[in-house]
Amino acid sequence: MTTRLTVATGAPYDVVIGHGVLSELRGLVGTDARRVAVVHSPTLQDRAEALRSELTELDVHLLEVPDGEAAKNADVLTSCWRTLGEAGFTRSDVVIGLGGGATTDLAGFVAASWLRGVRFVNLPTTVLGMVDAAVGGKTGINTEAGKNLVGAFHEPAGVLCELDVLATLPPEEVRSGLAEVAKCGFIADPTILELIEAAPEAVADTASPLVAELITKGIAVKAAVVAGDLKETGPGGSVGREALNYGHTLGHALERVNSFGIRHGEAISVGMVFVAELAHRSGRIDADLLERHRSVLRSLGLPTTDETPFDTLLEAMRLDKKTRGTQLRFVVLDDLARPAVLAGPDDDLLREAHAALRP
Ligand SMILES: NC(=O)c1ccc[n+]([C@@H]2O[C@H](COP(=O)([O-])OP(=O)(O)OC[C@H]3O[C@@H](n4cnc5c(N)ncnc54)[C@H](O)[C@@H]3O)[C@@H](O)[C@H]2O)c1
Ligand SMILES: O=C(O)C(=O)C[C@@H](O)[C@H](O)[C@H](O)COP(=O)(O)O
Ligand SMILES: [Zn+2]
Repeated sequence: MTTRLTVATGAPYDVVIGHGVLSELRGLVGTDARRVAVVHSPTLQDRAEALRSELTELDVHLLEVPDGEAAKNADVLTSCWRTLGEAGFTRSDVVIGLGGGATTDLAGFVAASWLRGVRFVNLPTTVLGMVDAAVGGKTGINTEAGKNLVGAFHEPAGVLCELDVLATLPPEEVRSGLAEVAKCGFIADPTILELIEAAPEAVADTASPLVAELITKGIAVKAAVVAGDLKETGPGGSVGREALNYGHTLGHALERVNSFGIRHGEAISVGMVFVAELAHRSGRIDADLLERHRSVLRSLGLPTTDETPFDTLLEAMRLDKKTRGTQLRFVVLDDLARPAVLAGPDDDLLREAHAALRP
């Protein structure tokens, strides 16, 4: 079965989820293109080669970039620009991102920055990429100072989630992606949490209809949030797109202090327990909802504890994109599926919430 969800922004596009969906790639590339750059990680080399058969009559350039987070830096970006320049990429040519979220974040930024923006198409190959990174137009790279600090909003022309590719995804990467799915459950769609709670072991089988359903539900949440607030401006004082940053203030700091040696979903899992502690300690959510965070995330095999010295994390959190001036801002819940922003909490409250994460 193929599912098609539309991301209803100013330039609407579809996210197609199913088996055999790459047959739509040629149509998405469009008729004006002569050249296509496939930005891919080394693990996806065979699949990148295989795309040539979908892109006949086009000049296809395979741009292999380092695996995972090592792709999201200025040196790799520069090398991609060099290749596009040498190959003569024009404004009618197309960039394709094939890989996990790190690869599609980089590929999207290559597309956003080349000639001030060319068409791009995302072919995510991880659960996390499908459910989150490939959808919504946030593209970018890391700097020494932190995660995703340089980037642009640049929406794809379409996203094809070929479920067959998940067969080779290691279990720990599946779990990492499910952290973002659980996030969607907490901030917007509790039926996601109910599905996980009913069969936590079954979610390890990426060929199962359950995983397809969870991916689809996660994408539906992301698409709806992004459609309401593409550039994260919080229209009418609403939480808007920042809701998708649930767990990310501490999560990104953990990634940074671990030199990006921790998976994104694992860091976000710990970050969600942290903000649940913050919300509970400031009287917003009850003990049951706090405990539900720990139980859902643990049942997925995700980490919920942390022993990093708090001051190191506090320093790293100051460069979060939600910070305004010196005021840290956290996405919390007022209740299940009711995200809100907690602005400028006391350092003592933050310290106590973090202390509650000790194993
Ligand atoms: N732009 C956004 O809105 C957004 C949203 C969420 C996360 N992100 C970013 O996404 C990144 C995390 O993405 P990720 O979890 O996909 O990590 P990743 O891109 O690092 O991929 C994880 C690992 O899986 C491997 N892999 C990918 N597809 C595979 C497959 N089909 N079979 C076998 N191995 C495969 C990769 O080579 C890599 O080693 C982070 O940089 C995060 O900041 C961005
Ligand atoms: O799409 C969004 O908006 C998100 O916040 C989704 C996050 O899961 C994702 O990790 C995103 O890259 C974080 O964005 P950032 O602006 O905090 O870098
Ligand atoms: Zn994320």
